[in-house]
Amino acid sequence: MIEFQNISKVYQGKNGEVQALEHVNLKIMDGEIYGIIGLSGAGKSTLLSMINGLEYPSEGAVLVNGNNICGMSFSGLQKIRRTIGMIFQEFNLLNSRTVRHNISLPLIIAGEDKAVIRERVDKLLQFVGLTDKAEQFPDQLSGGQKQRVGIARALVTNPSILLSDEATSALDPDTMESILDLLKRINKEMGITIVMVTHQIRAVQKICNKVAVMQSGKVIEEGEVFQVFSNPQQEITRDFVRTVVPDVITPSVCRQIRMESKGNYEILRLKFTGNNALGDLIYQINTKFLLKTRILHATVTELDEQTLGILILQISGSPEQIAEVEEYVRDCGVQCEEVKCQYGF
Ligand SMILES: Nc1ncnc2c1ncn2[C@@H]1O[C@H](COP(=O)(O)OP(=O)(O)OP(=O)(O)O)[C@@H](O)[C@H]1O
Repeated sequence: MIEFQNISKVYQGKNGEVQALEHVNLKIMDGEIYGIIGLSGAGKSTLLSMINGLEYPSEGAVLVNGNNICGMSFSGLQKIRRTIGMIFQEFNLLNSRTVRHNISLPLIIAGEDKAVIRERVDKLLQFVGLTDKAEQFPDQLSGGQKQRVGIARALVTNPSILLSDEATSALDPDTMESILDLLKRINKEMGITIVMVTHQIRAVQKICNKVAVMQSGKVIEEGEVFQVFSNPQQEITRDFVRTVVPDVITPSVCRQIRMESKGNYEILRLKFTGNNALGDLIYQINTKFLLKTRILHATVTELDEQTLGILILQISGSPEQIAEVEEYVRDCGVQCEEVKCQYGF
């Protein structure tokens, strides 16, 4: 387990003190893929770097499997660091060395036997799909291939934790997806805990189980990915989530409603989980209440192996009838809220 206990960090900047982190408390359990998301300058990288002692807090403690990183001797820290791999946005490879040499480096430094290194590197080359590139140089590889080398190098010491600092941020969308798939495999097949700093909500959506949202050095929202995505509490979280799970109606639909709608109506946003809720619920609303419903928006998203559905309905009828529908929907265990057309209403 990784535990941040009341972490604060103040840097001495050129123009005075910079409060990079403020009273951060987080627990990351073994086996999780934990996403830390936030805008630039939120404090994500500073927090991540404390796990392997690249940065130290000004206040608070960082515990890795019960060991306090802050009060540790150099040799103690070296021992812990061997159990933690790290990958970066810029890959940080040695361009003058082959792929094989780059991956071998941590073991060469540790004085490992040559035959052991060869066997381990061959296995990892196969795992990341680069067996045929072993004797090439980083400059001869694509961005995605370079990141695979970085990943293999991070895994070569058999770590139990992998830290990822914006590892997919410099990659095109397809390559990002394939690197995320690889990280998921590493977590599943090797049981490695992954802590992933990113500003890409897609990366969190695709592979994380838990997420912390950071703003101005503070964790402003935290929890299971499914919970946070299905019911975001903070504006910045809503903005992030909306880009991958849209939950608003488009301007053209708004215009259409305004032009066509007569009489009383409400627009309701329904959020549901599970595969069967959608069809049955609309059927029930239509037959039970004899109201006119119109679907304005619908999405179904897979999150951490669970389904989140969002449906925006226009319901025409008297205020009392609509209130009954809302009550019925909530009784069915579906989140329901009234929404306004944001554009011109
Ligand atoms: N070595 C340093 N000296 C002074 N200030 C620093 C230093 N490192 C980081 N900071 C400041 O601390 C704050 C948090 O930086 P950090 O890099 O942790 O944020 P981040 O969320 O990872 O941002 P980004 O996504 O841009 O990397 C920023 O205001 C940054 O300018």
